[in-house]
Amino acid sequence: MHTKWKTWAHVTKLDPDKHLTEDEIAEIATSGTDALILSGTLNITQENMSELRDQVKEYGLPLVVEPAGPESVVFEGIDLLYVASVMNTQDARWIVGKHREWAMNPSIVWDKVIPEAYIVLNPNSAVGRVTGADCSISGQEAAAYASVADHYFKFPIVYVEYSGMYGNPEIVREVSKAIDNAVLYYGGGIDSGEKAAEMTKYADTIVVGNAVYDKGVKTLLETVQAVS
Ligand SMILES: CC(C)=CCC/C(C)=C/CC/C(C)=C/CC/C(C)=C/COP(=O)(O)OP(=O)(O)O
Ligand SMILES: O=P(O)(O)OC[C@@H](O)CO
Ligand SMILES: [Mg+2]
Repeated sequence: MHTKWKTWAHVTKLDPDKHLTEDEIAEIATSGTDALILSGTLNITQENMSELRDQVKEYGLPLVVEPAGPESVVFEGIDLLYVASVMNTQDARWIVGKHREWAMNPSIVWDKVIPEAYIVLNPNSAVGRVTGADCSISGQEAAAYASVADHYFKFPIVYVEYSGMYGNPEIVREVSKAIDNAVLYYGGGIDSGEKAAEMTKYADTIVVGNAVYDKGVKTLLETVQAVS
């Protein structure tokens, strides 16, 4: 199946470390979101990633796994594997080190792999702490990272990540202006139609995660309506 990921305007990020009931899964899968991304940073294993995949696969939505490390990579029953490299960290493990470890074994289905250039901007997020991201960079520096990711490394996705807090739309706008070819993702604190409508002005694809768990599917529906 040729997954048209470049056309997605709204995706929902589900955390294998968190629980959803069958009914919630059904409502999320039929909300109008374009795809489900199975992803998290803490306590993610092949087991809980596969369990979540089994819960959602019957709804026929495109399924993406976004692993936090080689240990949580799952290809079975998945359309695409989004693999991050964090641009604004000094710790090379999160740019290419983990990736080299992963490539030591030959089981990678490379034509399912879509690389993401992550720019992490929330210091209080698990991903910010785990990767040692420098979240104090200016909008101009974030835009410069985005330009290098797009024009030099040719990443297909640039991802502005505020996971757990609502970000600065000005910075997302500056980043969008620095990109010509990559698809721009924004994720972080989208928990209303207004926030979704604001970020969808600058990002090609918006990501809703925590709000699904904290505020429920009604809020998710609001964010879907805001981008359609
Ligand atoms: C080499 C391979 C296969 C994987 C490594 C890929 C890398 C470098 C990952 C870095 C960390 C990262 C960007 C993980 C993606 C998943 C993500 C951002 C989850 C959300 O993070 P949290 O901060 O935990 O959000 P919650 O607190 O809401 O769960
Ligand atoms: O959980 P939220 O804050 O919606 O962020 C979504 C996604 O960017 C997390 O990786
Ligand atoms: Mg998490």
